[in-house]
Parts: sequence; C-alpha cells; structure tokens
Amino acid sequence: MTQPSPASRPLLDRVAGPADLRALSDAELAALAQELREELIEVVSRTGGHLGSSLGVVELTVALHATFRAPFDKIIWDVSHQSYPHKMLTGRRHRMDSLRREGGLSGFTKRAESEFDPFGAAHSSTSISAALGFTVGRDMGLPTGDAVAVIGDGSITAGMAWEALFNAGAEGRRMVVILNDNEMSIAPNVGALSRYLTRLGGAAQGMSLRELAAGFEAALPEALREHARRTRQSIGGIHAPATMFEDLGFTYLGPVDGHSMPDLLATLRTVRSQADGPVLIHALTVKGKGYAPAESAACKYHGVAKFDVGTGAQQKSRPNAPSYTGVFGQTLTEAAARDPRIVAVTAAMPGGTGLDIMAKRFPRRVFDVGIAEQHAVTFAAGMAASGLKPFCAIYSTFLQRGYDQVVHDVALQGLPVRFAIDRAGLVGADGATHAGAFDVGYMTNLPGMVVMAAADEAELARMVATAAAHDEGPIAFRYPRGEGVGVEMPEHGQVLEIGKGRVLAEGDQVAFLSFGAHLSEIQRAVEQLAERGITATVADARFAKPLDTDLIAQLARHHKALITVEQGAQGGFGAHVLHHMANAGLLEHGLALRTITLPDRFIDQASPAAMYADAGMSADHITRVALGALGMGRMVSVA
Ligand SMILES: Cc1ncc(C[n+]2csc(CCOP(=O)(O)OP(=O)(O)O)c2C)c(N)n1
Ligand SMILES: CC(=O)[C@@H](O)[C@H](O)COP(=O)(O)O
Ligand SMILES: [Mg+2]
Repeated sequence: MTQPSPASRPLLDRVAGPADLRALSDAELAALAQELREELIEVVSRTGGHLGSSLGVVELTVALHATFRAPFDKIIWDVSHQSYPHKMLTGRRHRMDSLRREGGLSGFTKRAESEFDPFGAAHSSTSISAALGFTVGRDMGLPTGDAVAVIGDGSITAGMAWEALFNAGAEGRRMVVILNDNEMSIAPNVGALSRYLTRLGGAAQGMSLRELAAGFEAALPEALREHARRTRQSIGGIHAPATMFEDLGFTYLGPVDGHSMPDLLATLRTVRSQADGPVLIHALTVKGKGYAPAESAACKYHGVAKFDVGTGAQQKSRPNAPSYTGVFGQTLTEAAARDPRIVAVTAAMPGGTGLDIMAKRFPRRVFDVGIAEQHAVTFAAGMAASGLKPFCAIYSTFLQRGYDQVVHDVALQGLPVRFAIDRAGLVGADGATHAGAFDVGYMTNLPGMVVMAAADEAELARMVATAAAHDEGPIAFRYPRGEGVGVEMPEHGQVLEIGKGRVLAEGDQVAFLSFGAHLSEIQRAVEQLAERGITATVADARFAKPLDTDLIAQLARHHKALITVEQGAQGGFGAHVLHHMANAGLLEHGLALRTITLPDRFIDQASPAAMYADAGMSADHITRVALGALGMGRMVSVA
C-alpha cells in the first residue's frame, strides 16, 4: 500500500523510535508532543478512527516513552483505541495512513504488528491483569522490564480491572498503573466510581505535582508509600483520608495534569527510579485535547469518520436505509410506550446500541451501568425476576464478557431476559476483536434459550415485538452493524411464531436455508445460479433455536442440495441443522449438505464486504458451493 509521506516536522522527523526521545530536552519533548498532535489530527482526518482518546494521551505517550525503555519495559494500553500516538513513536508513523484499512495497521495494539505492542487489546479493562503477569515474569527472572498499564476512567469501572487491582495490591510488586481520567467513557462516564474519581481529581486541585514528585524522590525507597501518603495529606489537609487505591496497597500519586510535560516527566522519572511496589498515577486529561471541534463535541470525537481538519465536519455516509441499531432503538421505544414493564440495560454504549433513543423518552427506564457486561446481564436477570421485561442490549463481541452470567443467572433460572445482540457478524474497520462471530454458538447451546437473527430491518422490528411478548424464558436476537437493506417497515412489529421460519422463493434443485442478514448475498447467488438455469429455494430460518424442523424436512425432501448460511463461526446454526438432520434420519437420501459459516480463523480488518469475501462468503463463493453440491463444480467458473 503506498502511503503519502507525512509532512516534515523538525522534531518528529528525528524520532525513528522511542530511544530517540531520550536525546531531546524536556522543552523539546513538549514541542514534539505538539507536532505529534498536529500530525495525528491530519492522519485521522484521512483515515477516520478513535481520535478523541488518542489526542488525550499525546503528552502522556511522549513522557512514557521518554522515561521507560520499551520494548524491554512493557507499556500496555487498555482497550488501546488511544494508542495512535504510541504507534507513531514506535516506528509506524509512515504507515499511519493505512490505519484500520485492509492490509494496514490495526486500530488497536496487536502483538503481531510490533514488538512495542506487548499485549493486544480492544476489549477493555485487561491492562492491569496483563501488566501484573509481565511483572511476575520479570520477578521470576525473565528478560522483561517494568510493566506500565494505562487505563481510562471508563475502563477502570469494569470488575476485571478491580480484580487485578486487588491482586496487584496484595502482591506488592513494583508495577505502574496510570489512570487516564478524562471523565468520559464513549459517552460521559457513569457510576459511583466515576463520581469518586471526580472528587479525587478536584480535591487536590492546584497542588504541584513537581512538589509531590520531589517529595517522593526524597523519601527512602522503603518508605515510599508512607511518604506519598504524608505528602498528599500535607496538601489535602492533615486528616485527609487515604484514597481507596492506597487502601488496596498502591501508592497513589496525583492528580497530575496529564497535559503538562514537566509534571508528567517529573512524576514518571521519580516513579521509575524510586518505586518499590505498585504505584497508581492519577492523570487528569481532556478527551480531544488540542483540537477545538473534538473538545467541544459532546462525544469528544471518540470515533470519527474522515473529516475536514479546518471545520471538523465529518464525511457523512448517505445511508439508503435506516440502520439496524436505529430500528432497534426506535422499535423498542415504541414497545416501551405500550408496555410500562419494558426496561433496557446498556454497558456504556447508549449511542452504539440505540438505547439513547429510548433514554430520551424514558430516561428512568434505561440503565447505563458502565463497562460492566457481567453486571449488566445479572442486573437484567434480577429485573426479569422482579417481573419487569428487561432488554439487555450488548454487542455480540462484548457479551462474551458476560457469558457465565448468561448461563448461570439467566438460562439456568429460565428468566425472561431479552438479549439484543448488535454488531453480529463482521464489523469492518475494528477488525477481528470486534467481530460478532461466536454468539450463535454460545447462545444456541443453552437450554431454554430462544435465538433469532434478523434478515433485514423489518424482521428486526418483528423480533423486538416477539421478544417483548416472550415471557416464558430467555430470548436473543442478533443483527449486524450498519444500515438495513431498505425494505418497507411494518407499522407495528408483528409477533413471530416461535420456531417458525419462512420461505421466500421456491425452486427445484438447491435450497438455501439462511439465518440472519446474509440473505441479500444469497439472493445475488440465486441470480447467478438462475443465469445457469438452476432454480433455488430460499428460506429464512428466523430461529436457530428452536429449529423449524418441518421446514428443514420439507427442504431436505424436495431438493438435491441444502445449504445453510450464517454470519457466524462454525458450531452455530449450520451445526444445529446438521445435528438435527442426522438424528432425524434426514441424511439418508443422498441429499448434498453444505454449511456456509465464517472459517476457523480470525478475519482481519477490511470493509465488511471484503471481510466476507476473505471468509469465503461472498455471492460468488455461495454460487460455487451450490454448484459443487449439485455436482456441477466445473460447469462454470465464477470470479
Ligand atoms: C469489554 C468492553 N466493553 C465495551 C467496550 C467499548 N468501549 C471501547 S472504548 C470505551 C470507553 C472507554 O473509556 P475510557 O477507558 O475512559 O477511555 P477514553 O475513551 O475516555 O480515553 C468503551 C465503552 C470495549 N472496548 N470493551
Ligand atoms: C474501541 C471500541 O470498542 C469502540 O469505540 C468501538 O470501536 C465502537 O464500535 P462501533 O463504531 O461499531 O460502535
Ligand atoms: Mg475516559
């Protein structure tokens, strides 16, 4: 991929890698941060991506790399959507225009991409655990240096981060956690911890971190923790209580101005030379820092499309149809207006899941619990047990985090939680970490769980209605990222009969049994087959559980080949159909059977269409599979 050369920047041009930062003076490091920021804005204006979070850590990234010795020391970015400045300082500056594109740099840290990415991420709240793991490796004599976890105030709300803090505090090993507190998750941060951090940030406002760091430096190493406590107390008042981080065994330093290079350098250098146990540095930053359109936007340009640097105006795609997410949010809001028992839960994604639409009309019936998928699921289970009708709206990839809760707190207890599983299938630029590949498998194997997938946006509206009406046990419906196919929308979502599919077109030779949103690709394949004189039946299963066994029997009896298609991993819908057919004796009449699923490998970022092509699921592939199943594999070649 040809890359435009970055504009010449006097200091940045001198930095081929982090070691070069150590030849710069502190003043030059501050100036370098400004160059880095300018280039970051330019690059992301061309690529799109997670701009606001990356802008907020420019100074921190420079200071970290100037102080620690990566890759020997391990700098671990939580989520790592803020790692663009880190990429630019660690030998990837000239490839930044390929960010999030096919064949290009990942939008997250990735072990395979660079030795400076010691730990891959994209799901939140893993950094402290990973840093503790590296720390133990170091202490057991492996050639690895200090571990530094950089975690945001949103990501630290997750239970996993606290499990790691408890463990690290008790272990007492030298490691560093930097809490990057910008008071934002994707949406404004929520919850009691967020309130606590705001108080902590405000309490010591005006104190000089350089003073604190100087005091810190003067302390004897073994007295480090006690000294930091005394220093804080002398600033916050004699009786200032210890922060909860200190109670957990960390030395708490802060708050530090996360955009002041002198303060950051003084603090990090002191910690690097003096720390003898776990240290938490509380850095206050501004999401979108240094770019006025980002700083002033409510979303702080968390994730942006390409944009005009002068105005900040993003290139809006012109949708031909409403988005699945929008249809979900709107339909659920209408259902909630009719049924006061409907409530909804999101784990820090009110906009991403469309629940912001319902929250505008029914603010007290939508609960943003922060990045806490496990809690979200069990909280919904509790509400279901109380007689409410909870919709738990979580992306497929993040619901993985709450799986034991789905099993133990929902399915096992037969509670009617409605799972709205957005971002099912391949999602594009976020790549493999965000692919909704596994939910069909991990939901259909649960006794009593009803599992649906929407073929289009009208079907999604029907599935919302079906879920609202289904009080007998848990039910889930999945739908993809992006816009629908432009079908006419029903006025009210009609309630579907549980376990019944539908036939959309009838043919003689091959039957396609589709589960979910790959239907339009199948229809293109059907056209290609028709050009070759082959007629196909197209059925939409709607349900992977319970299966429409009558429909399957009918398709099996009247065709030479039956092909299942789903936007999910092996072990999902197709596997259930095969399992049923084997046990029902439907495989005994010479029927050719094929399952089209994602392959058994992770698919790298590209456009969703290119990712599906990579996965062997384009219309051409489907046509080829059908021809092969009919024994006509060599009849024609398709592209
Ligand atoms: C387990 C999980 N749930 C949800 C998300 C979606 N997500 C990505 S970034 C983000 C907000 C993170 O906030 P914070 O850590 O404060 O970083 P900031 O963007 O403010 O820099 C969320 C909710 C995720 N990546 N992982
Ligand atoms: C980093 C992260 O997990 C989110 O910001 C994610 O990229 C959002 O994805 P959508 O754009 O699909 O909502
Ligand atoms: Mg934040």
